[in-house]
Amino acid sequence: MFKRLCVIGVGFMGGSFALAFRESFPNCEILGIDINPYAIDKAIQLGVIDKGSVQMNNLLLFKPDLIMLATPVGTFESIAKELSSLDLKDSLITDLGSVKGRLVYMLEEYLGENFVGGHPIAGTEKSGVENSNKDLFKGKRCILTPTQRTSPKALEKIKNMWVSLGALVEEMDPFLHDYVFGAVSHLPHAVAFALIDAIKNLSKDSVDLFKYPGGGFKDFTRIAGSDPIMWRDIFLENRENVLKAIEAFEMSLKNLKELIKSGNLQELTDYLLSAKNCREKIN
Ligand SMILES: NC(=O)C1=CN([C@@H]2O[C@H](COP(=O)(O)OP(=O)(O)OC[C@H]3O[C@@H](n4cnc5c(N)ncnc54)[C@H](O)[C@@H]3O)[C@@H](O)[C@H]2O)C=CC1
Ligand SMILES: O=C(O)C(=O)Cc1ccc(O)cc1
Repeated sequence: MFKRLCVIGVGFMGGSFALAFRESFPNCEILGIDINPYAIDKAIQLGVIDKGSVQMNNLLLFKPDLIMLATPVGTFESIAKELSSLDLKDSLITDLGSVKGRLVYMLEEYLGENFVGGHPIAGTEKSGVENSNKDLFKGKRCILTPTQRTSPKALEKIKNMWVSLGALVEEMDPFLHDYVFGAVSHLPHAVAFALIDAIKNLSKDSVDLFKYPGGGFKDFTRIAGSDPIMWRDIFLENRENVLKAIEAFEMSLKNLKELIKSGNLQELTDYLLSAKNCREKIN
């Protein structure tokens, strides 16, 4: 049973986690740490956290039994360094960052066997604590990425914690995680950002194409409204997988372009039908 939770990064995900956690562990006290004092004030106002600080070393007095790292992945290394200088041997430490791989091994190097990597596959294009949602993780996958070094006891506790928040827990190798989500999450975000860029470039002085969005355009580009800092960090941290996925996408787009150019009815229909059949298998 957890008594004291510390969330580092009181934004959309950190806030959603704090709300969900409080529902499952109603007697726990929650400390929020964030570089942005406005995020802390807002989180206290909304009842997401009990108290907050912009100082990492306030963790020491608080003595959390669980620390959740919920900042953009580009900040993980400097935060891990800071945490490693504090005596946190009685705290379990986990994260919810969108990239694992190298980051998990780096975090273990600083934080030891009580660190367990995690990634809930739940979210939206929204950011900021004001968009937090206590039901975000219910019925959603949460990938845990233990290594040989991870304490089995720590893993068990983190697993049970996510289950009690309503998540469906699955374990995966940290590097396999980055291949998988480089394809099914990071590539679609890259394509959505690029599609908006292309439509911007296709707009002319005489016509603003963004005035005429259809439902499909809106569905497809919702995720291009996501936070640029978060996605900059994800693309750079998972660079190799994201670049390979973009190349695979370029090839598929080139094939489609050739079929449209040649006007081959059968081949074009087969290409579209094959994609439609794949899409229909996703639930
Ligand atoms: N937004 C989403 O749908 C999902 C995001 N994630 C991951 O969750 C993490 C957080 O994302 P969001 O909550 O959406 O972002 P957000 O922008 O809503 O919140 C991030 C918070 O971290 C704070 N922060 C930034 N640098 C910091 C530092 N050095 N020390 C302390 N606080 C710092 C910011 O002030 C902000 O309040 C990212 O690692 C992201 O990859 C994972 C799954 C889904
Ligand atoms: O908005 C959406 O549909 C998302 O896909 C949100 C999301 C963003 C990043 C993640 O690591 C996981 C989920």
